[in-house]
Amino acid sequence: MAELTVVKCGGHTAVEPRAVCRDLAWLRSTGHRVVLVHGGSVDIDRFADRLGVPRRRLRATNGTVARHTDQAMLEVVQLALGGVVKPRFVSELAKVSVPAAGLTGMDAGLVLARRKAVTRTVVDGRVVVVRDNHAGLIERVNTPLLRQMLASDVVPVLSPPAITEDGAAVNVDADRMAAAVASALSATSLIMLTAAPGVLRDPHDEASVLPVCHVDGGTADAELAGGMAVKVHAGERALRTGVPRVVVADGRLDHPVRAAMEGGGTTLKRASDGVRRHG
Ligand SMILES: Nc1ncnc2c1ncn2[C@@H]1O[C@H](COP(=O)(O)OP(=O)(O)O)[C@@H](O)[C@H]1O
Ligand SMILES: CC(=O)N[C@@H](CCC(=O)OP(=O)(O)O)C(=O)O
Repeated sequence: MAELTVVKCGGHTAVEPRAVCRDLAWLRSTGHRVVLVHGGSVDIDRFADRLGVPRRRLRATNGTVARHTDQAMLEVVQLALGGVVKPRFVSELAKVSVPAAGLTGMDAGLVLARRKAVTRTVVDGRVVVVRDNHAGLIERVNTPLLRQMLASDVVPVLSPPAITEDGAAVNVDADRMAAAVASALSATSLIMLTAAPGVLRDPHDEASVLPVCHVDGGTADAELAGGMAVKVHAGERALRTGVPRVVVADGRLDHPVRAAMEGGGTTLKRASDGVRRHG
């Protein structure tokens, strides 16, 4: 069976869809089947500002910060990811003769999620309950459609939102979606492109990129902040659920996918595997 690579592309403006798509064409020419999962938090922010939809953050009791996806923001997420970012990737793939189909996790129930009914957030030191947050956790990926697309030589271009059992849109993190898709399809590699050279030991020092980062539950070889903490946890989950190779790599390069496939960026390893191997 041909190798199957899931590439996740973040929304930072320094990550060029054209360069990513050119490399996906190259990857296919080497015999890989390819799935692209994209986020686009920067575009969501930009659209929210343009439409005058307030951007709010939820700060969990453990200090993590996430988008508050109220009804108006959910519409912005759908508009930005489904209406702007996704067509951009489909268009760039078409330009390099790669047939692609853009779908959100809602289409054909591709990514099922459970909405968190209440979210606890810290405001001015007090815990407040929020009930209008349309965000949740991925439960299942519906693989038959993805397999059919791959068998027809079509590249699925996927993104949030996901869908609940009763048909409601729910915002989910794109890194977690990529990890869930990679494990559901038993992908051979998950490449997570972002606007950093990989996982940095020190987030403020681009020269401190780790060739290998060992992860174990909440701990890693590096200081992880913000989006990188989510990315590494998603990557760890992919490893745990059978994806043999997970790489966090620089999406800003001329050949971002190729560089990652050829050893660039940071390969994530489960700490327990390291102990078994070296112990
Ligand atoms: N240890 C780290 N190594 C690399 N980047 C880090 C680290 N800690 C925090 N970051 C930040 O996390 C960002 C990646 O997360 P995020 O912005 O959510 O990416 P994306 O939109 O590509 O999913 C990097 O651009 C960087 O600013
Ligand atoms: C629940 C949640 O946080 N969803 C994300 C979805 C987009 C995303 O993940 O985009 P990046 O890959 O660019 O970060 C959000 O609303 O920003």
